[in-house]
Amino acid sequence: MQAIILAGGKSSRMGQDKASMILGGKTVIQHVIDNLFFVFDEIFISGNHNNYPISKGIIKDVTTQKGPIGGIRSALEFCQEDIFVCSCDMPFVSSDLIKNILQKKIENRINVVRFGEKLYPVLGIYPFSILTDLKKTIESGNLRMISFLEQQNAHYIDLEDSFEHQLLNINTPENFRNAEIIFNNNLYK
Ligand SMILES: Nc1nc2c(ncn2[C@@H]2O[C@H](COP(=O)(O)OP(=O)(O)OP(=O)(O)O)[C@@H](O)[C@H]2O)c(=O)[nH]1
Repeated sequence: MQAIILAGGKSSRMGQDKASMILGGKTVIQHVIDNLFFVFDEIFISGNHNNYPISKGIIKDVTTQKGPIGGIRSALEFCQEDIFVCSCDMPFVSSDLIKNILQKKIENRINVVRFGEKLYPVLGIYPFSILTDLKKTIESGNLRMISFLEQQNAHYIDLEDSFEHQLLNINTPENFRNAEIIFNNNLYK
């Protein structure tokens, strides 16, 4: 399985590139890279920006402007195997959380995190076997991750309450201020 960081988004809610914002002395995406390297030997970044902090292993989108679902499609096509996906805006996802997902996964199903009622479509495992369906869905114009998860009968991995802070997505300036509080008070550990 290959590890993919989805990082081709527009950051429109943040108003600036959220992956490059500095949190605790390093960029948000660098936190994600460092955390994934605890578990995976190799990491790829999916997206079309030109400021990623790695020079190799960048997977350009096959079709741009399709959102996260387009990034996942491009990564599956490139890797030709199952992928572990994490969003570039989740700096607190720990190796324990990743291992939890890997341990609870069901083979040949999409496995994504659920916390309470909330789904995290950009944190989990996407098997190579879904690629044909994924392409058809994108071609049909339905880019909603949640409807694709339903269509594919995805397996939802429920996490313990202790992981709550690790699931913070930094989408807005307010999310970023929360992230600083979580970081400065070590609440993510
Ligand atoms: N490769 C790739 N990744 C994407 C694309 N759109 C979004 N992503 C990534 O998918 C994850 C979830 O994206 P969102 O937070 O929903 O969207 P966003 O565009 O980053 O942010 P907003 O513009 O505020 O909605 C983030 O890690 C994004 O970088 C895309 O077109 N291609």
